[in-house]
Amino acid sequence: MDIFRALPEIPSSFGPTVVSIGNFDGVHCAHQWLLAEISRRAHELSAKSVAVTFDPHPSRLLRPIGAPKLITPMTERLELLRASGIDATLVLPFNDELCKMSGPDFVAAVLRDALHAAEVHEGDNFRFGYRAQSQAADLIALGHDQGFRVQIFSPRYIRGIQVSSSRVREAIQSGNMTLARALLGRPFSIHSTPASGRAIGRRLTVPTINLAPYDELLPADGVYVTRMKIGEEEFDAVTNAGTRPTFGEDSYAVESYLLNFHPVNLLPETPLELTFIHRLREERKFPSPEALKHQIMQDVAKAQRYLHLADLLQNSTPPSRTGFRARISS
Ligand SMILES: Cc1cc2nc3c(=O)[nH]c(=O)nc-3n(C[C@H](O)[C@H](O)[C@H](O)COP(=O)(O)O)c2cc1C
Ligand SMILES: Nc1ncnc2c1ncn2[C@@H]1O[C@H](COP(=O)(O)OP(=O)(O)OP(=O)(O)O)[C@@H](O)[C@H]1O
Repeated sequence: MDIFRALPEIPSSFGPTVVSIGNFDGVHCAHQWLLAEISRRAHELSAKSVAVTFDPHPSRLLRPIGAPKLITPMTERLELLRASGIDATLVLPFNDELCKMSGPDFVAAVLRDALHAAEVHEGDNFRFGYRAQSQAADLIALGHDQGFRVQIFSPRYIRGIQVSSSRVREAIQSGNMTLARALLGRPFSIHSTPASGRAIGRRLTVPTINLAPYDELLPADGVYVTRMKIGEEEFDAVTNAGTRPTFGEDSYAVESYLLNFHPVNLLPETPLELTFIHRLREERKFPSPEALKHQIMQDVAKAQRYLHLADLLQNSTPPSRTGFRARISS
């Protein structure tokens, strides 16, 4: 997949293109469906499929206080976009200039002149241009004037919930990893590196791998069934995310106890991927390290049962069916 970080980086010989524009945070089920559609149409039209996204997330500029934490920081977002099979992603720097650009100017500069769009596909909640003043109907009209077709999709629902990045964030922030997985189409995971702990666990409870401080979206405090990928190797794990009140001071950490542990070479820069599968319980203050250790052993037994059952189910579940209706303009 080609990655362009500014309009002049797009070769003049690149077009025509089939495009979808959005933040694509999470690259959730509805995003994946849209990306598959632009790939399919690009193939039919002998064109290139292109996602247009923004960095930073527009809310970081528009509402710096209270801007949402990202489900997928840019590196992971690009990796998931690449895995969707599209030909290119255009990452536009979301700066003051872009923020103030009107919908018609955006369409002329990005879709017509830079990408030579033949088709643009969006969900019907799509908004664009200065203060998000332009919407799907405006895109259809602009496409009519400027020579591209617009295809608008009705919203995609899973379990009666309209799939959106905001809804995925809510699920993760409330610890509902099952819902997050349904909306994302994969379990929620984060990428990090190891950090040193206080060595309390090794002495008083269980040894853990602590994650380096992570600034983006994390699940609600609590204990989770997880899987940790260390380099190329994957381990079952139980993970605590929280302030560890049993040991006094409030020090937030995400730390994992590996179930099928064997010694691994862990360097400060070793890549770790932690996948959150299921929330077991909230984090609590225990009267003693022994009481906490006893509880952790129960967490381990539950996690082992959960992972065993999940593996059995995964090997016997038929693939889910999806439905999307399209409104097409030409
Ligand atoms: C599965 C698991 C569950 C945990 N649950 C709690 C908890 O409920 N309350 C708590 O205070 N600490 C909990 N902890 C955190 C331990 O207190 C932690 O491992 C200890 O503080 C060691 O910290 P260190 O890695 O900085 O040495 C849990 C840790 C694990 C691995
Ligand atoms: N449930 C959905 N059904 C159909 N299209 C969708 C759905 N969710 C998003 N899209 C479309 O995917 C493209 C990218 O969406 P974008 O990431 O900007 O929005 P989002 O997922 O709704 O996130 P947010 O919750 O932050 O608004 C847009 O065309 C959008 O309309």
